[in-house]
Amino acid sequence: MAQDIGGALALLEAVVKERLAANDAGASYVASLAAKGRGKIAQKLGEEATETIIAALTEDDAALTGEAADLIFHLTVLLAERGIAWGDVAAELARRHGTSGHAEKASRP
Ligand SMILES: N=c1c2ncn([C@@H]3O[C@H](COP(=O)(O)OP(=O)(O)OP(=O)(O)O)[C@@H](O)[C@H]3O)c2ncn1[C@@H]1O[C@H](COP(=O)(O)O)[C@@H](O)[C@H]1O
Repeated sequence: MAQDIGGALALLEAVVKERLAANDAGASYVASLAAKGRGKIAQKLGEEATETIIAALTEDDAALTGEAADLIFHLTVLLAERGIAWGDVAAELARRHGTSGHAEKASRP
């Protein structure tokens, strides 16, 4: 059943931040990934993006949904490790709301 995306992201972000603060790599995948460094988190995000693309082009809806969740999870870890909140991303999306991508591109210097 579909869930509220804002609530799901807020809950995931809170757990990820807690895992980063606890820094227990043995007990937590998030902590173990962070211990490998920002480059490894970014690499995982890239892998999940590629897997999402492949699923979109060749796999069924359930597979694409799973890959999308993996992608968002790893983006959440990367943002949290950088100290950026989903609320910051939401604010940027809200700032852009109502401005056509065509109009924005045409206004660039
Ligand atoms: N949503 C997720 C989530 N999605 C995917 N993953 C893990 O992400 C990892 C990467 O997936 P892969 O298939 O690429 O794994 P892999 O082939 O072993 O990859 P490598 O790391 O070896 O390169 C797997 O271990 C998945 O289980 C997740 N791990 C955790 N969460 C959330 O994060 C919370 C905290 O998790 P812990 O830090 O483990 O407590 C959990 O309660 C969940 O809510």
